[in-house]
Amino acid sequence: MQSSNTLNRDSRVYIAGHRGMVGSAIWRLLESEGFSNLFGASSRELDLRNRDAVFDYVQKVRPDVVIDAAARVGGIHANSTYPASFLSDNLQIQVNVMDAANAAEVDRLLFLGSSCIYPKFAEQPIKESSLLTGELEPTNDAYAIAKIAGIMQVQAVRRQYGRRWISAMPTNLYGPGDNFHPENSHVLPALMRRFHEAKSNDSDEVVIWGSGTPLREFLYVDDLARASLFLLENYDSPETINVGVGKDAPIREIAERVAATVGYTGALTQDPSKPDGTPRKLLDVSRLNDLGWSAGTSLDDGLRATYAWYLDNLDSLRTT
Ligand SMILES: NC(=O)C1=CN([C@@H]2O[C@H](COP(=O)(O)OP(=O)(O)OC[C@H]3O[C@@H](n4cnc5c(N)ncnc54)[C@H](OP(=O)(O)O)[C@@H]3O)[C@@H](O)[C@H]2O)C=CC1
Ligand SMILES: C[C@H]1O[C@H](OP(=O)(O)OP(=O)(O)OC[C@H]2O[C@@H](n3cnc4c(=O)[nH]c(N)nc43)[C@H](O)[C@@H]2O)[C@@H](O)[C@@H](O)C1=O
Repeated sequence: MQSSNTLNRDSRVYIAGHRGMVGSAIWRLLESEGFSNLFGASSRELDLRNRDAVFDYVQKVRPDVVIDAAARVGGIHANSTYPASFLSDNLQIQVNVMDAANAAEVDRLLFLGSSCIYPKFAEQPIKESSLLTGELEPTNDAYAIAKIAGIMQVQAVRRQYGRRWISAMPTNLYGPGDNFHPENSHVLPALMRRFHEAKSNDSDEVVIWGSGTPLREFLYVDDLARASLFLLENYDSPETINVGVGKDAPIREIAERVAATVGYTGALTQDPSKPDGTPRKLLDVSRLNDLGWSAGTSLDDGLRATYAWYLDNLDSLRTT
């Protein structure tokens, strides 16, 4: 599994999605590690659904390494409300980025998928070999199918062209740069904002979606950035690899920890009319641990850092 490494501090690295939560964390890490040839374009400058524009950009940049952290991303509500957009945008973005990278003979590429690619009732903790062994969770099946196609494209390019491309499947992520939209975001930023607003408005009740019983695992985004660099330096296999912390907790308990981080002391009420999604998706991270990498940030430290970022960026939060 060790790769003969062509990644060095002078490598030309294109990070697709470099302004998003994950892409910006990877950019920060690579910059701090001394990488001096980083490339990125915002969606305004380069819509990755525009195939010709993507080919032109990649031909111009001539990257040695591509990290695909660009996608249409959202929580359970956004995924289940806009499935056509999640399927179509993500298929287009990843096919264009990977086809352009292949045409430019890029030898190293990291594609980021998601733990939702695994079957809804996969055996826990979920091993990489569970892929395509059962039905998907309906609230994010369209997104998951796009991500599964991405894994297959990585494997197909490896087989047909011999390129050392890899894919990694992160668990649920959070951290600085997250999307704090009230409806479209993931659970941690959504609740952090709701608790903050309740505290600011002296409100004594906050509503949590669903039953509170689903189990979720959370990885701090800077840990994902470190794992991404580690994999580019140490992993070269067609098999996808899970990236997580190996621990999960019920949403209700997670909500209580977010409330404590924010300093909200009022009531927490469940809204059972909202979907729970998959009951549990704990990743088996033994493949990554066996290579010598494990996550370093505790949930409480990560929540504190995320809340500090939220307070510093209240005036410029995303609106979609
Ligand atoms: N957040 C999570 O919990 C998880 C995320 N992942 C995966 O990690 C990756 C990054 O996610 P995350 O950082 O959270 O998402 P964000 O929404 O924070 O960032 C997504 C990025 O994709 C870019 N993008 C979206 N659409 C287009 C487009 N049409 N053209 C160009 N750029 C586009 C955005 O660009 P711009 O900002 O310029 O508009 C943005 O930088 C994704 O592949 C996601 O599936 C995997 C597991 C969990
Ligand atoms: C990363 C992953 O993210 C999505 O899947 P998910 O894990 O279900 O993500 P979520 O963060 O939105 O919800 C987690 C749990 O939390 C509960 N919950 C409570 N209160 C709020 C709340 O206020 N907002 C949200 N979003 N959820 C809430 C919610 O009901 C659910 O039980 C995928 O669509 C897919 O995109 C994907 O890959």
